[in-house]
Amino acid sequence: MDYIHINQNDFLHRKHKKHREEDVAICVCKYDANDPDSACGETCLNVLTSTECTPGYCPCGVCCNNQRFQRCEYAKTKLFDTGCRGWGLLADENIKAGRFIIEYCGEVISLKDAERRAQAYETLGIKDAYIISLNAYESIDATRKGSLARFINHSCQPNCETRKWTVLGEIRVGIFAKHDISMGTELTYDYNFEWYGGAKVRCLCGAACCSGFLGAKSRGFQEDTYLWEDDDDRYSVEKVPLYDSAEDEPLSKFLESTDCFNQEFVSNGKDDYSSVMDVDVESNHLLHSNALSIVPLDSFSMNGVDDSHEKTILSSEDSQVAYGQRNVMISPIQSNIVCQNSHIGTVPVLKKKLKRFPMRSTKRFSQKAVDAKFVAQLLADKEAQDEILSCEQMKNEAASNLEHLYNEIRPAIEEHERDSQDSVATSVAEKWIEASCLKLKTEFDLHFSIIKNIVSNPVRKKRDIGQEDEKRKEEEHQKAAAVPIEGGSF
Ligand SMILES: C[S@@+](CC[C@H](N)C(=O)[O-])C[C@H]1O[C@@H](n2cnc3c(N)ncnc32)[C@H](O)[C@@H]1O
Repeated sequence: MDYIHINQNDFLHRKHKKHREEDVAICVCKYDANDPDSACGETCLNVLTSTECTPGYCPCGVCCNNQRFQRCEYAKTKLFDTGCRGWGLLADENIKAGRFIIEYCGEVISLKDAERRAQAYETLGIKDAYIISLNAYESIDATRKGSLARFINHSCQPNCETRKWTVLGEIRVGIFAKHDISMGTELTYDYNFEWYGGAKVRCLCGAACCSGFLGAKSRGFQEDTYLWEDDDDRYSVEKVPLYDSAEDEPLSKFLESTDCFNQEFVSNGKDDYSSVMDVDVESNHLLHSNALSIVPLDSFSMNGVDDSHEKTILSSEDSQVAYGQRNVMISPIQSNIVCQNSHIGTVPVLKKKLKRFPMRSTKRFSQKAVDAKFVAQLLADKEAQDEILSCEQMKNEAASNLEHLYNEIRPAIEEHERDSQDSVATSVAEKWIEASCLKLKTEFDLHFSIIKNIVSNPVRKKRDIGQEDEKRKEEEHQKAAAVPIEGGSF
């Protein structure tokens, strides 16, 4: 897909913030000609707070080393064809750890628009996702306009990272080297915390610690992910045991007669997350990453790119020439290369035949609710019943505790997100993490207890339960009728 090359963010839903004089951060560095690092190096107050110096205000004047975003002081990079992951960006020089490599530029849009756009792109069949998070309210979309940073692929073991800097009053996202990177190496960063792609995309980074899917941990649209179903390896999951329906789940087969896993979780406005069992298991660990061999970069010749795709190789030098001539059109760029499969080894894991959807239709992952009370009823053993019910109670308590905590810390979170670019105070985050972990643990305990007890105890038939219930009601009725009314004398 064509895109417009830019080296500065384009603000769509608002104007660039006015950088008022009283807001300019002025450092106390003194330039010493014998020590180049004295001009806003590591110890500069602005550098320490990830803020760029403002031209005209910095005591080091033109010698200031802390205006890298503003001056587009990018490392040399080159576009290349990764084969299976589309285009990628590689280092075209040796890059030292910590170095600013390139700014992630694009259109700055509101969170709502990001959501709308992500869905629209998906509908249009645009599978490469370029939206990243800027702050709590805004995102950067590099789909239609962007810098070369839009071509940096994800890796679960990346050599780069994103960092947010304040430049002339605005937050900007830069890609920085995590460690020394040698020339010719592909640049990658971990999308997990920035990922706003709607589609569920299988990760082909090949790292031993691969989490299986892009953005598996991102906060963005994670609860609303979709799976592309076509012949592209990134979007098919045949080698991953992913259970996406009640019939697929081995446990549900066992419980087929009971119906207890066959209820779709339906939000009734007052979402009872406490009863949600997410069957979209992060079973990705079963994806044997060593079976995926990514085409080694050193065997890739830049000149040997398959010409049939008529792709343009654009180096960062080209893009720096383009700096000053903003909005240069790069065409034609074909970012979606059909994967050949040839480098993908076979993975000896449970194979599940997925239903194929015509026209790249998308399929929503559903969340299944587990009715713990109903499951408990199915068990003949009273102890097993009690265990499940007590686990459910603990899970409900943990969920409501988390909800209360959220209400308590919401002002702190919102306040912090308004004023700062990063996360909330550690103490708040710690409380939140602790409560979240407890909720997850209690959910796990409940599901574990259900599985354990169902596997090790006799299960009553639904019909029998009905009959027993009837019998019990009848007995209770008779008992009640037999009890003499207190004080009554006829
Ligand atoms: C920001 S773009 C990166 C550039 C992209 N490769 C291209 O050709 O334009 C993100 C998209 O690249 C692909 N991608 C990036 N990293 C990947 C990975 N580790 N495994 C599979 N696909 C990846 C996915 O399609 C993703 O939506």
